[in-house]
Amino acid sequence: MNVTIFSDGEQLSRAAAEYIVRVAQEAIADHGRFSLALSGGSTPKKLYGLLATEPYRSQIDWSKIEIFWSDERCVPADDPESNYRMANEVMLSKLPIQPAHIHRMPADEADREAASQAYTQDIQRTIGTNGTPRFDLIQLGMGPEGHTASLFPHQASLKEFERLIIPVTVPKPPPARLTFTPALLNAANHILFLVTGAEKDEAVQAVLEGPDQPEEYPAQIVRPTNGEVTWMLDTAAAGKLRKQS
Ligand SMILES: O=C1O[C@H](COP(=O)(O)O)[C@@H](O)[C@H](O)[C@H]1O
Repeated sequence: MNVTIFSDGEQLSRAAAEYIVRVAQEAIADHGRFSLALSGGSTPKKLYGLLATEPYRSQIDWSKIEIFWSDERCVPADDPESNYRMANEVMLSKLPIQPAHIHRMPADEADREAASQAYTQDIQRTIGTNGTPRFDLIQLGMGPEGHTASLFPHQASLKEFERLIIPVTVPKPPPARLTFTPALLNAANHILFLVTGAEKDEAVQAVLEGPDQPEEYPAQIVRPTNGEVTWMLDTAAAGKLRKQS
């Protein structure tokens, strides 16, 4: 696991953009495509904006990218709470990506089980497998209580190692969501956690330096079988870490 601490959100976002450019170039050189799952929340907004501008924009072949989301709130695409809406506004609408390569999670459909299955099949078709797809990169955030994607403490979703995407009801509004499960997260080639803010310092310390308690701190469940995990933190989020380098 790699952990890097940055002086502020700007430095962190620039490092994250450089990291994504590198992983994208490697994936495209290796298998002709870059599969990327985005998160929601506020932390990645700066990063997404940077990716749509120079010097990052021209370093990625956007015709080879396939964009998904690791979780989504069950709201329409134009709702202010929509993870898709945020990424679309600050990044996707500004880039030359074919609409067919932007795979919005259909979380606003009435049948959430069917929507989860349909999205699973969309990922399998796109990445080209009947089994568990291996994303090139899943970018994640973490909440102050240690949730990641929409996997929250003490929920049954933490024990879901069969299905890849499931509907969940979570304690943070809006409660109805779809989320990647540990099974899908842990098949990834690269995981990038972006975490900022002092309100997350205790969870950061517990996840990175504490005992194994994924039921308490779901971010701890993210341990790819054959992939690399990178954490990028700002100094506030890293404030309670005993090891500061
Ligand atoms: O609800 C969510 O929260 C997490 C963390 O968001 P942040 O605003 O604290 O950065 C996010 O990663 C997840 O995708 C989102 O649905």
